[in-house]
Amino acid sequence: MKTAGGTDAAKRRAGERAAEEVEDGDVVALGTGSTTAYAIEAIGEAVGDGLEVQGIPTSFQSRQLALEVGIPLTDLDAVETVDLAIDGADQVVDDADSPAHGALVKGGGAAHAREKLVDAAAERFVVVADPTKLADALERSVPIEVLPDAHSVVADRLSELGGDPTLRDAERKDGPVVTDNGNLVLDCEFGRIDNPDALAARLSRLPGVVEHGLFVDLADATYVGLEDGVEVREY
Ligand SMILES: O=C(CO)[C@H](O)[C@H](O)COP(=O)(O)O
Repeated sequence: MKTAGGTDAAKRRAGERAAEEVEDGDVVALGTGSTTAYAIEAIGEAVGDGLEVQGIPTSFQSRQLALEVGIPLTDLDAVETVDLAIDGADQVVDDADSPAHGALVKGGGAAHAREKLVDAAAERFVVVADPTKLADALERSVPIEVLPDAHSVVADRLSELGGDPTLRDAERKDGPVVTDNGNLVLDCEFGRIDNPDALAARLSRLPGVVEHGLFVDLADATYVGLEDGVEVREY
């Protein structure tokens, strides 16, 4: 399994704790990444023990894993309610005094467009993270999914906004990463983002941007996995 920093034990604790929230009959959004994978595996085990749930995957990766562990799948347009979303993050604002408390950068796995759609639709959105993801403010580069034809125009607009965009390269393929939606990803450095809400609004207004990885006012809680337990932040 691909991991993106943090210890596996901490990620496992966070994922397994979040999976305990799933109740019989729930529709659950299944996020993407190495931490959420532990939640998906735990939900799969519970399904094996008789729990009845339906999962909505947010990526090819989470769909494959859900199928592997036996979680019945459905689609966003086939359900009336999404009860719970469980998803990882690349960075989480952990300063309770900050107006951005609980804001996230997501998209390390380039799945943030579907993740935002499904996480935002859920009655409750729980982030699963290890302590390396916590920060006083968002400073990670922001993944921005763009239509292929738009990448150079959007890159110019991002530079005008003070950003430093880089087209994300694929690791075992020549050329760029292509998302599950057939688009490209610009990773844009903005330095310290003190007002993610304002930046999110500006990014959303750029023609050619499909979705960006700033998740503001969406998470209801973060479960922080530690070596020996889980800390819960409710927002
Ligand atoms: O946003 C994501 C994918 O688009 C992931 O949730 C995020 O990158 C965290 O991944 P991990 O749990 O492997 O650190």
